[in-house]
Amino acid sequence: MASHGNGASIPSPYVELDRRDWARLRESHPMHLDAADVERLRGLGDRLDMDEVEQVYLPISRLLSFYEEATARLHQVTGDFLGERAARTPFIVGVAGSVAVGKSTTARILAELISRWDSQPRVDLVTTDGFLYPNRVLEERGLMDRKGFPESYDRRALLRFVSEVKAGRAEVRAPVYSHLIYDIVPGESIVVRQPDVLIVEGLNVLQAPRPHANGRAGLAVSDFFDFTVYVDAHLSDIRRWYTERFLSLRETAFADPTSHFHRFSTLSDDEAVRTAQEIFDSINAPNLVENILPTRSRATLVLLKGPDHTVDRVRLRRL
Ligand SMILES: Nc1ncnc2c1ncn2[C@@H]1O[C@H](COP(=O)(O)OP(=O)(O)O)[C@@H](O)[C@H]1O
Ligand SMILES: CC(C)(COP(=O)(O)O)[C@@H](O)C(=O)NCCC(=O)O
Repeated sequence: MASHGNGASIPSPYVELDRRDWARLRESHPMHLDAADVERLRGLGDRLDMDEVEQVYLPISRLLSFYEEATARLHQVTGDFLGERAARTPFIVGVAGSVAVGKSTTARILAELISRWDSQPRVDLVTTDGFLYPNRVLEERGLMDRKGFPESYDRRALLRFVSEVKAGRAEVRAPVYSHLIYDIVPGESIVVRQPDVLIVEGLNVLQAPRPHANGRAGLAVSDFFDFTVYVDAHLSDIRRWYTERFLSLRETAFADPTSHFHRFSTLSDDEAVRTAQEIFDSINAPNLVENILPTRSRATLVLLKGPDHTVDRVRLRRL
């Protein structure tokens, strides 16, 4: 219950379960992944293991399958009401959270589990970094230190992309971002062809629509989502994970001479930690606090991670 100044309290729309109670909700939902799959899907620095897939992600997969069926029925009802033959529309899942919280692993594991449902849906996964403006535009607008902030994205293009996929357009393209060159890859795109399920992963996917100049609210990508997941953790833990990942990247991705961050590959441990903390504190933490965290209360499901990067509590919206 949330308490108000006048003493009255409003009921929370969420129920919160610890991992043990959540794990029971898997019931008989089958496990189709093996240790090699989990290893392949795990992002750098993440701790995902078979136990976590079974205890945390299989119940989510089961719940998502119920949502998918119910959403398809609801869509059919609207079609019947309109006297139309309802065209198929994909079930869209949004995955939000801070930089370095492990959204990509969550999105990848969900995509893999969904694709193994009995109905064998075709699942596509897109990350919103492809909709960042190219560095040339960010430079012109003085936004190079704001990568990941809402204004660093071409939000219209992202909205058009998601709405066209939802509308069942035969082929929809998304641009591609590369961490290696730290920019949009010129001429490259990914093509989405009428998937049954689309997962959209990114920092700001739960953002509410912005009001137009005339005061009328517009649309946001979140208006097209059927289910949303927010991956949550304490800021101090995320900061540590970001720093640890930066240290690992120094020996891998940054070692590549074509990497935008190549200059960081020769930093000492102390210098690398300081650099990572500076980037985190000046860009990623303010973005988390000002823009991302305020969208958490819009999620259908919140995964709460402990200091060791594993999910230890789950909050599900039931109202
Ligand atoms: N500078 C970088 N070079 C190469 N890969 C990176 C870099 N920064 C992040 N990544 C990778 O990009 C992916 C997305 O990272 P991020 O946006 O921080 O989201 P999250 O950690 O929540 O999945 C991760 O798999 C991460 O390992
Ligand atoms: C590319 C990102 C903005 C994340 O994009 P997303 O796919 O979540 O839209 C982020 O990973 C990033 O690189 N931020 C810039 C600051 C930094 O280098 O950490």
